[in-house]
Amino acid sequence: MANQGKPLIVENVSKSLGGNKIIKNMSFSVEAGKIYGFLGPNGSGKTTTIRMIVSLISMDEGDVKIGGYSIRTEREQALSQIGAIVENPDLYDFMSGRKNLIHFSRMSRKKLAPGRLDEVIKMVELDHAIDKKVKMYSLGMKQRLGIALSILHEPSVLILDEPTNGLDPKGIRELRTYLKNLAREANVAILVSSHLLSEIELMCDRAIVIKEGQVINELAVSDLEQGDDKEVAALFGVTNPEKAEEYLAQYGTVRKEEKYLVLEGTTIEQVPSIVTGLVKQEIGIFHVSYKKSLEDTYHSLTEKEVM
Ligand SMILES: Nc1ncnc2c1ncn2[C@@H]1O[C@H](COP(=O)(O)OP(=O)(O)OP(=O)(O)O)[C@@H](O)[C@H]1O
Repeated sequence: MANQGKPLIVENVSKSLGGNKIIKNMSFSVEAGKIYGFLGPNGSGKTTTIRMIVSLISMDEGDVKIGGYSIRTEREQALSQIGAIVENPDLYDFMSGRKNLIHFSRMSRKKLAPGRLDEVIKMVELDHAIDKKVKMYSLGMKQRLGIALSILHEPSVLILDEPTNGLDPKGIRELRTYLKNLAREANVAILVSSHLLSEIELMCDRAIVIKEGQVINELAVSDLEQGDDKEVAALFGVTNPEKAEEYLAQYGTVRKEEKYLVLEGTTIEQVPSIVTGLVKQEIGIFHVSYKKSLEDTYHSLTEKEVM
C-alpha cells in the first residue's frame, strides 16, 4: 500500500463557514506510532479541521484518508479506523466504567476481539476502578475512560481535541505517559490539538503549526532541543528550588516545569557562569540542559504574515 505507515492523510482540504474560507487547502499527514501536536492560535481552524477529519462536518474540497479509506467515499470503513475525543465523551455517571465500555461497544456494532475489554482497561490503567461508578471518578480517570472508549475498536488513528483541558498536572502527566505508550506499543498515530506549547513539547514527536486555516510549518520537536547561540531555555534540576529561583531571576524569566526550573531568555554561553553562581549559593545541581523553546519558534512562525 502506497500510504503504509501514514494512517492519516489530509489532502488539500478547504472549508467555508458563514461566508468565510476558514480552512484553505490544508494538507498534512500523520505517521503510525508517532504523536503529532496540532498547534495554532485561537480561531486558526484546529477544531474545524478535526471535525472534518472525524466527519462531524463535511468539507468543501479535498479529502481525508484514514487507513487508506476516503472519508468522502468510504466513510464507514474510514471511521472504523479512527478513535476520537472531540467533545466531552457522554459517559453515564450512574454506571460503572466497565458498563459504560460494554454499552458503547454494543452501540458501535463492531464485535470486540476476545479479551479486548480487559486489555484496554489495563492499557488506560483503570483496572482498580473499572467496577466503580463513573460519578466517583476524577476528571483524569474520566478522560482515560473516554480514551478507552475511543480505542476499543483498535483504531489506527486517535484524535484528541485539547485533551489536557481541565486536568491537573498529575492528570496531564499520566495522560502524556499513557499516550506515549499507546503510540509506541499499539503503533497508533495520534493527533493532539493543544494551546499548551510546553505540553506539545513534552508529549509530541512532531508539531503541525497552523495559522488562518493553513499549515505554516511542520517541525520535529526533537530538532528544537538542539540549541544554538541564540536565546535558549535552560533547565535546572536543583536541591533548593526556592533559593535557585531567586538567584536565576537576575538572568531572565523563571518558571517551574515539573521538577525543573526553566530559565527563559538566556544564552548557552551564559550557562557555565550561572552554574558556578548556583554552586556558590550552595545549591546542589542534579540536572542542567537547554533547548530552543518551541514557544519561541511557534511565536516567530505564527507572527509572520501568511502568504
Ligand atoms: N459555524 C461557524 N460559522 C461561522 N464561522 C465559524 C463557525 N465555526 C467556526 N467558525 C470560525 O472559524 C474559525 C476557526 O474556528 P476553530 O474553532 O476551528 O478554531 P480553533 O483553532 O479550534 O480555535 P480555538 O483554539 O479557539 O478552539 C474561527 O474564526 C471561528 O470563528
